[in-house]
Amino acid sequence: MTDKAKQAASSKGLLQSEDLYRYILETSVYPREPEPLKKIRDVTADHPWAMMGTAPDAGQLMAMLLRLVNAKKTIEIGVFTGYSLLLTALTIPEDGQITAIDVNRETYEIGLPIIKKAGVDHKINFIESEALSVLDQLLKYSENEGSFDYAFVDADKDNYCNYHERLMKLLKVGGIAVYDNTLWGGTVAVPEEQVPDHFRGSSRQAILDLNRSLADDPRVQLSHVALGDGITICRRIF
Ligand SMILES: C[S@@+](CC[C@H](N)C(=O)[O-])C[C@H]1O[C@@H](n2cnc3c(N)ncnc32)[C@H](O)[C@@H]1O
Ligand SMILES: O=c1cc(-c2ccc(O)c(O)c2)oc2c(O)c(O)ccc12
Repeated sequence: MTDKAKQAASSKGLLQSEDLYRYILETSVYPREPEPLKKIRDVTADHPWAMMGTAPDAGQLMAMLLRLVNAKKTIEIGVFTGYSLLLTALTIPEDGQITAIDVNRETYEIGLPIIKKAGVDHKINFIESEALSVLDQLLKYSENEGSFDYAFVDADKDNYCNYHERLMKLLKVGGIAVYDNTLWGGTVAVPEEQVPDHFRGSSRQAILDLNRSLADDPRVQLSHVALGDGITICRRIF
């Protein structure tokens, strides 16, 4: 995605109205955003991939979901500089634990000083690895099955369906998985030939495949929300 396209996309959100998106952020999101999260957003803003950071309005809903399920044991796939990881760590209880997975430790270390200063780094087990092998490793121990309260998936889109199959075993019944980017800049609703170049490719197809697969999955209750770049909330029902 080119920087110009990202900038244009991020300034309006899926609402495609800068004024409405700014109203939500300035009225309800920024005034309540914890200072450490503001700091992570600031240090991330200058990063070339800043667009990948979790949108603060989506983050606000995710924090609500964490509280609603009383999440204590969670998974994060795709950390980047740590915005969603920090919001999770600030939300779960003192003895809560997050298994946070990313192939890139370097970007995590951009946010880590802020996470440490917020006093929540003890809740985080950061694993520098491809996520799929970590999930398979977790499943080798029966005590991990059905033991996680919440998972946030925001990494390589091509693996989302593979992550879902593992998370359906790792999450407790009643546990929640949240998938990011499930509207892929709105292009999931655009005929392939009209999709702008920077949205084309395997990630978009993987999101289309995931959306179809989740819609057909009887194991989950589903809510597909037009927030940020689209997030899909799945609650395991059996
Ligand atoms: C969109 S960013 C995550 C944004 C993050 N949730 C936040 O709030 O800022 C995606 C991240 O997934 C990581 N990633 C990509 N492929 C991965 C894989 N196969 N396993 C683990 N992490 C991966 C990338 O290194 C990148 O940091
Ligand atoms: O342009 C993007 C690209 C990606 C992305 C693609 C392949 C990967 O392997 C990966 O880890 C991330 O993720 C995004 C994202 O998550 C956003 O929220 C906004 C934009 C993007």
